[in-house]
Amino acid sequence: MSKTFTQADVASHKTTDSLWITIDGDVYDLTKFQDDHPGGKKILQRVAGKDASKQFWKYHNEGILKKYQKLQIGSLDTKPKKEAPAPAPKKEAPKPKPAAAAAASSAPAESEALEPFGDQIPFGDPAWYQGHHSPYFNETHAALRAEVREWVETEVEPYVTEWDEKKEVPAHIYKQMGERGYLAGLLGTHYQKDYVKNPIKSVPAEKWDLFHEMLLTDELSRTGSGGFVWNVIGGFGIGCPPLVKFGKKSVVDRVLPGILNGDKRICLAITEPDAGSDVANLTCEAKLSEDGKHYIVNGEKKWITNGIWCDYFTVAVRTGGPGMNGVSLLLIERDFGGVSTRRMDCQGVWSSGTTYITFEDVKVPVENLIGKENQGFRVIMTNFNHERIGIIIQCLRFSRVCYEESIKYANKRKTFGKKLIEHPVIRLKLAHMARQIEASYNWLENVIYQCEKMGDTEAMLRLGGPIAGLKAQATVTFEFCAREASQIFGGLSYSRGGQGGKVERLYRDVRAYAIPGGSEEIMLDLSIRQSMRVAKMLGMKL
Ligand code: HEM
Repeated sequence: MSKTFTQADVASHKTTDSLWITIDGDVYDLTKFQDDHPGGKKILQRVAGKDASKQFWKYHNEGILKKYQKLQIGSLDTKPKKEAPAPAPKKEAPKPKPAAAAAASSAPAESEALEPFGDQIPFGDPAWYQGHHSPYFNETHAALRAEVREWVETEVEPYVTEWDEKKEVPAHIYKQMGERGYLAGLLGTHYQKDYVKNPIKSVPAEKWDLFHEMLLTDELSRTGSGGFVWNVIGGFGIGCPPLVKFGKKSVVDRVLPGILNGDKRICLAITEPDAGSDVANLTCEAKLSEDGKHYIVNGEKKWITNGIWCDYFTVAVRTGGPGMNGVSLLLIERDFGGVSTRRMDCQGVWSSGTTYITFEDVKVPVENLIGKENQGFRVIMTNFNHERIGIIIQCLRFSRVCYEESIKYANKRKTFGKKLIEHPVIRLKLAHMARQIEASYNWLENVIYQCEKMGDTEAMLRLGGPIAGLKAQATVTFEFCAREASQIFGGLSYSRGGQGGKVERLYRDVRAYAIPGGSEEIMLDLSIRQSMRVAKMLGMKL
């Protein structure tokens, strides 16, 4: 790839038998590719031997060149050598301290603005990426952000469309989530370093906090694919925490290393054909055997993320009478036999593997009980906060992706002699997107901070209401942004793939966020009901 060519070299390859072009000073040999080019070969032949940068950027986004890197054969001799990254814009804020001296994330007095990071498109990333002060983020967060972004931009983002269409993500990507130490930090609790071969590189395990977890999910979501995010953390992020927090030590020690290192997969199976947000009504039954050593499980679960690929299932079962006090959680292992899974075809999140599961006389050892018998509802409720926060983080980043894609496109697409961004009606759309994203994200930061400070039980009680309200806020924001982005992209977001591809896909993913984990309607109602209930307990005066 280090070959250097002159413009005259390139100009001599201007026929269909040898078709070269340059884009941004790099030379591409499109001779073999021209017949496969989705935009047609004639359009390439018209720019053969020439600089086609302007035409190229009109029709494609950044990901394409990474994906088709092998077409690049070298660079022009006139291309400036890669310089060291440009110095950050001058700002008043003092320089950040060295990593070793980084304070815990939550000490306002020590907070200093971090160096700007990313494209610096206003509202395209959270404010702390743009050199704004934050009491929550320090150098350890910045280091993690850089590490994850680099991985996502080179090994994930260019391929997510392909994976979504194929309805699966290559297994090595999940494996890398384990090898890079990411899975061990996504459990809504401290970093599980004792169970992993490779702890995360850029953050010392003892410094790990919920803001690291938040930004890891946030950066993964920049792919603009709910299917991808759910594939790698969907089942895991909700199925594994109950095991880690409430499982028997012998079971945790046996299964957790395989899961956290990315060799085995786990999911959460609560919803049934007849019980969704109405969890207390589930019917999948677990009967204790006569010798008291096993539960025999029979029943169905529906819309279970990752189920088709999973080795372990954290399953809500009925072990007692009707209602919430007869529910328990069991870790069911596929190897026990009697577990069947089939893929469900859904509107969105295609590569996440939404699954229908049947359990037929599955014999589960009693030690696989998670928490106490008939007290599973409490575990499920604790888990809901973590699940909903995950959904909120993803929705808000997806909203930003819609916004970011739109603002980039609006700056290059011209209609009626003007760039789209020059039309006030388009700026109005962008402004309405940005104000909702920023307001919701700031609420999210506050909620994460409260989770960091409160214990699980206090958080379950006092944050259940706000988190429910924020989940509704996030899904409404996401739906709004997907719609507005789609209007800005027009036809390009109606067809799949290409420049409007992310927006088209995200629009299809919206319902996968607004319905599961508590539907928008249930969330809004709960936000008031739960908050009032707790406030009353705490002495509210009405
Ligand atoms: C390295 C060179 C190129 C590669 C790898 C490439 C690849 C692609 C791909 C994958 C698509 C499908 C849509 C998408 O995924 O974005 C596409 C569409 C297209 N390309 Fe290219 N392309 C190249 C160069 C060019 C150039 C130089 C032009 C113009 C002179 C061009 C014009 C188009 C057009 C008009 C479309 C259709 C856009 C649409 O459907 O709206 N391409 N190209």
